[in-house]
Amino acid sequence: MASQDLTYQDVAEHNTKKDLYVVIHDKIFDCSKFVDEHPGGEEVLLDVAGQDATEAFEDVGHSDEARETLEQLKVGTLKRNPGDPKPKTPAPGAVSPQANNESAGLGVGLYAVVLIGGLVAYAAYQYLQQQQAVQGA
Ligand code: HEM
Repeated sequence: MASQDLTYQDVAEHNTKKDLYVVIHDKIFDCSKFVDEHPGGEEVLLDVAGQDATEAFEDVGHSDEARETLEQLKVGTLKRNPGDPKPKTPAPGAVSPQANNESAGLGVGLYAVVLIGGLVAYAAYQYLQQQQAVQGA
């Protein structure tokens, strides 16, 4: 089927089991034939029929194989109008680099704490040595 640009309103009309479109990451997929084969059951697909299913799809953590199946069901691209519901989930990969930075930040922080603790202990040791030398004299 030729790829077409549809509005959110167009997609919303395809909301029955026999005529079932969903939007995932601003692409439109015709799941009418796939609904009976979906390993996750037909109920979850009927729940998001004619709607943006990005969040539902990503929450499950579908495999690469599932994503390939998805590509075969593509019928078009969403033409977003002002006021349309926005996808709730960021594109995959958008979160992980930030998460990596955070853990790197924690690593540096711990390193600094250990280093400063060592310096303080060394200074205290030197001070005590000096005090003992003064008392001994
Ligand atoms: C519309 C395109 C979709 C395709 C092509 C698709 C495809 C698949 C495939 C191939 C699996 C098997 C496991 C895997 O390979 O990840 C699966 C499992 C599953 N799917 Fe989907 N899915 C779609 C949409 C959805 C949506 C919108 C939901 C909503 C919650 C959903 C919920 C699930 C669940 C819960 C499972 C797990 C089933 C189990 O492990 O027992 N799927 N899907």
